[in-house]
Amino acid sequence: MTATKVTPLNPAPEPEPAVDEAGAGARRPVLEVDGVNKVYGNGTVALKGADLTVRQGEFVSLLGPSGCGKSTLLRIMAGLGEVSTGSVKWWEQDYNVVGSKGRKLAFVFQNATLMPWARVRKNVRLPLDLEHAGKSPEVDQKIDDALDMVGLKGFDNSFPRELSGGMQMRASIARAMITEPNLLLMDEPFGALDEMTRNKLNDDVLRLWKAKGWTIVFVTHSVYEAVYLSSRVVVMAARPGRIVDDIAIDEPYPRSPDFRVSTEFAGYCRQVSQALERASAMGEDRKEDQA
Ligand SMILES: Nc1ncnc2c1ncn2[C@@H]1O[C@H](COP(=O)(O)OP(=O)(O)OP(=O)(O)O)[C@@H](O)[C@H]1O
Repeated sequence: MTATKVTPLNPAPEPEPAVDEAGAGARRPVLEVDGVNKVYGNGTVALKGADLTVRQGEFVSLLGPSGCGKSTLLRIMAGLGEVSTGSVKWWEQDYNVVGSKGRKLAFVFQNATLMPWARVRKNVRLPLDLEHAGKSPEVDQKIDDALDMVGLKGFDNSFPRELSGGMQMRASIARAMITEPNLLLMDEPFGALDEMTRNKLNDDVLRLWKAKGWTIVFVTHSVYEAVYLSSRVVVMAARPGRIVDDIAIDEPYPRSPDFRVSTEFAGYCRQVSQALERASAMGEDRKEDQA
């Protein structure tokens, strides 16, 4: 039997020029959050004066006490929530540029949010169905590639209930990948997983981040996870939600399990933990002020 050669639809995304034309060596901004305030309808001030620039190829973690506005900020970055005042730019433009070539974003939620009645393959192809991509060898190849990349080759006919929590999360990441995003927004994706699975998925995400040239903003409660993954850790405080620290994790990639047991890792974890303690204390001060 002659094998049919299929051209994959998902080669590495066409690279944007990564460096500013000014030539200063600075990477291009992918997200620019400028003076953003968010007040919910019930009067909760979820964000006050949030300023954050995320540049192409960065891996930025948002870390902070519960209720400090991490998810609110991430959802605004995804265009899923309105700002009350302030502005957000995507690739230096308004939101309407999102979705065009080289400017796609995908969101990975805390739960895998798979359709329980549909097999893995159908779950992964959902974004393509929503785009009315139809059935073709190219689409099939694209799904195969995504499943292969997340280590789920051979599980395409399983139902979500037949997969472990980590495998469900992998399917969720494959579903995000299928849209060929450049920017990936992840809201505490591994929070519900055991430590070993979480560590493994951390390595998988780092591998994909490099291979695909993604920019990632990642919400987590774990200092260790933030330090292991990130090129920058942004620390937030609550009441009102604001950014209070921005710590560069100046360690080379690829990072291996050896990094987790290194002196450098311990030093960064101490620095980030102290920043988190300061941030938590700021929220407590405000709570007492309000009492
Ligand atoms: N839809 C909403 N309506 C009203 N208040 C909200 C809404 N969503 C979030 N909040 C409030 O806004 C604040 C920030 O919430 P957010 O979920 O962004 O924080 P978080 O840092 O992600 O919290 P956690 O770490 O617990 O997930 C909290 O006080 C929360 O109760």
